[in-house]
Amino acid sequence: MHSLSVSGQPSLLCQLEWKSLNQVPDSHIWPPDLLHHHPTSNIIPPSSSMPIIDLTAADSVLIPLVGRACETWGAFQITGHGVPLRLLDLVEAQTCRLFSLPSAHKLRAQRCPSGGVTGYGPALISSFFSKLFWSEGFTIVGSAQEDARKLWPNCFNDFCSAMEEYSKGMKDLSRRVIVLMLRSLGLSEEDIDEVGPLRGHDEVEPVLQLNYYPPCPEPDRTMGLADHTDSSLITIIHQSSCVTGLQLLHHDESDNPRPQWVEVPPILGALVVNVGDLFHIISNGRFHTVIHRAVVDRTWSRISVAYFCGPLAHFKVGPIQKIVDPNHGPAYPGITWPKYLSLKKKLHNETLASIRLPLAAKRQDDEKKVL
Ligand SMILES: C=C1C[C@]23C[C@@]1(O)CC[C@H]2[C@@]12CCC[C@@](C)(C(=O)O1)[C@H]2[C@@H]3C(=O)O
Ligand SMILES: O=C(O)CCC(=O)C(=O)O
Ligand SMILES: [Fe+2]
Repeated sequence: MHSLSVSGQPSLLCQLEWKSLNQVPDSHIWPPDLLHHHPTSNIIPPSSSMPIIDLTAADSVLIPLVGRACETWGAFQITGHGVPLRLLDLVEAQTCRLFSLPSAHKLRAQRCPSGGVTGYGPALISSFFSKLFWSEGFTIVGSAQEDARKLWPNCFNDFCSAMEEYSKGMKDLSRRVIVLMLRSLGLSEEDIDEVGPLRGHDEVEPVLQLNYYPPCPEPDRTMGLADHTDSSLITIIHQSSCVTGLQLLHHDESDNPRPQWVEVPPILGALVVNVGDLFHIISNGRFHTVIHRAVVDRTWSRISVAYFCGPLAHFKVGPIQKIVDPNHGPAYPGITWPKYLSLKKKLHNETLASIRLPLAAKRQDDEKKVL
């Protein structure tokens, strides 16, 4: 069923017709050591399920809640966010419409194999794995027009206008959430205008990742989207309301020393916020960039739409000086989003560690040794 590409990876050109399969092909069977790369059981201690924050509360209530969620979970769900259910349904319906197209149509908008980002294809991180994901993706950077035209030459407008309206809603919402996060780090409104990562935010090209996870006859032997952190400042995810799939790796501070995978329960109308690598950097390591993955279901397909909020391309993101402890110094250097993404393409989950700076105290010791 699969041909092999030059890299030895099964080629996407032979896209799976998921429905025709009653068994998972070898190309999609993940060896247990990769599947269980972190301890797996989905035990969710009721005392520590991920925070759900209602954004209709006053900022004075929200700021500590958001800060605590970012420090302990690196993720939270938001309700009362003001994005109408109608828009969430619309974007989900258009995403469904895209992935329901015959494979040959979808492949007309295939992501350019030589390093392209936009278009149809497996999630970019799939290149780090020898096995394929049980999913399909579609990445939109900026406008979806060019690719949508390839999919529906005569009727691409509905898709584009839904994605545009959704991106606009997400841009406003991400600004609100990021301000709450920065306030929780002790920054004032004025500090945020001066040093915050949102300067020029209106000009930032929106990045949307549409994900489709078909039903799978052997869900325990395959992977929808393998564990990763997002590179963004934050990611806002809308997931289908009836099917679970998104899981976070959570380190429960209190009793359990081992991290556990925790399901993110779909809540009608709620959105999931993930802290991304760049916010971890800004917060000098205080906010947790959350490792997450998507598993698949035997009976139900699932859709998710992720909005990646990042800074302007030329803007260097580094630990905010005001919150850096002078005794320890910054934990990371300043870096632009494009530079970070290019490192991430090479190093995947090792990217943050690769740029982490030694502690200032240790640096001084080392310098003394050299002298
Ligand atoms: C802005 C981006 C974040 C992303 C890489 C990208 O250039 C466009 C796609 C994004 C995505 C979506 C699925 C998961 C992810 C890890 C991937 O493979 O592609 C993220 C990337 C990321 O956050 O690093
Ligand atoms: O499908 C999901 O819920 C997760 C999607 C995701 O992590 C991503 O697109 O980066
Ligand atoms: Fe993600």
